[in-house]
Amino acid sequence: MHFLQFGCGNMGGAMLAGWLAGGFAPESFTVVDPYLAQAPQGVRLLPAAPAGEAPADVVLLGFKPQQLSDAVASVRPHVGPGTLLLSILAGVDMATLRAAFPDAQAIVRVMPNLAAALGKSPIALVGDAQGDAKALTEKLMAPLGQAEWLSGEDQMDLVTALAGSGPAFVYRVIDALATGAANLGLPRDQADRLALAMVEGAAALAAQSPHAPAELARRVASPGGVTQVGIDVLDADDRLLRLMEDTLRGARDRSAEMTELARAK
Ligand SMILES: NC(=O)C1=CN([C@@H]2O[C@H](COP(=O)(O)OP(=O)(O)OC[C@H]3O[C@@H](n4cnc5c(N)ncnc54)[C@H](OP(=O)(O)O)[C@@H]3O)[C@@H](O)[C@H]2O)C=CC1
Ligand SMILES: O=C(O)[C@@H]1CCC=N1
Repeated sequence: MHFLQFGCGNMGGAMLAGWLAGGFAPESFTVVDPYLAQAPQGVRLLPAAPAGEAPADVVLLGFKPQQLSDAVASVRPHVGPGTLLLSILAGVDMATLRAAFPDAQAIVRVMPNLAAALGKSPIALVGDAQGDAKALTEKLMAPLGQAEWLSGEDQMDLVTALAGSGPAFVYRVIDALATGAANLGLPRDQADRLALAMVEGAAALAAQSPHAPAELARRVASPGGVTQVGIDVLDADDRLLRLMEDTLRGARDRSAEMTELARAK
């Protein structure tokens, strides 16, 4: 397999780390990135697309969505009738990708997050891959986390907000818990450590529990005890739910807006 990856910053780098940790041979990968100073050992790193090479088996678009129009001319020669094109570009839809890369055998939009480096990313997939291309997509996603095909591309904006942006929201929640505890009197470094360890343990427990998170919360809250008073604050006027819905709505709508901008280019 010849895998050509355009863009190896935060997200592309996390995916490459996940593939290498998952046992894919580094020699299979060529990374094109004008910014990256060093690639993982064994991976070929180029500052610009190579000239005169046959189309790759797999091409990953890993640069920023706004960089697509500048990148198309250098990527296109590497996308042929046997190429599976994977795109992690938020807010760039299948129609835009197909118009830019008409020769691709199959195109799949992939929405991961940075936990791909640890094999713990949710990964949403949507595209026109069938048969071998679909199987290859799934094989490539397996070491990065839990992949699922969406029933339609119309879900991608919301899934981008939930699965792609989601870690940022959770990091802000961890930070807010620690800041709140520090404001209430705990030493800041201790508040940071305790908040992070608490979230790590709570997520790990929820991931392996047969019970839904809402039920787990109920089990933590002893009747007449400490936790319920905090939960009541979160629930007053549906405060937490409305905050989360507004957060996801804003991110989703920006993804939809970016889709329109990319179409118009
Ligand atoms: N960050 C995240 O958590 C997630 C990001 N995504 C998607 O991943 C993509 C990358 O995001 P992110 O990793 O944060 O961005 P980064 O800016 O960290 O990485 C993009 C890299 O691509 C390079 N690049 C720019 N143009 C080209 C080109 N023509 N050919 C090859 N490489 C190029 C950039 O170089 P230079 O800096 O010189 O421009 C940079 O090193 C985006 O499309 C985003 O929507 C999806 C899910 C989650
Ligand atoms: O913020 C962004 O646009 C990208 C997409 C999801 C996460 N990061």
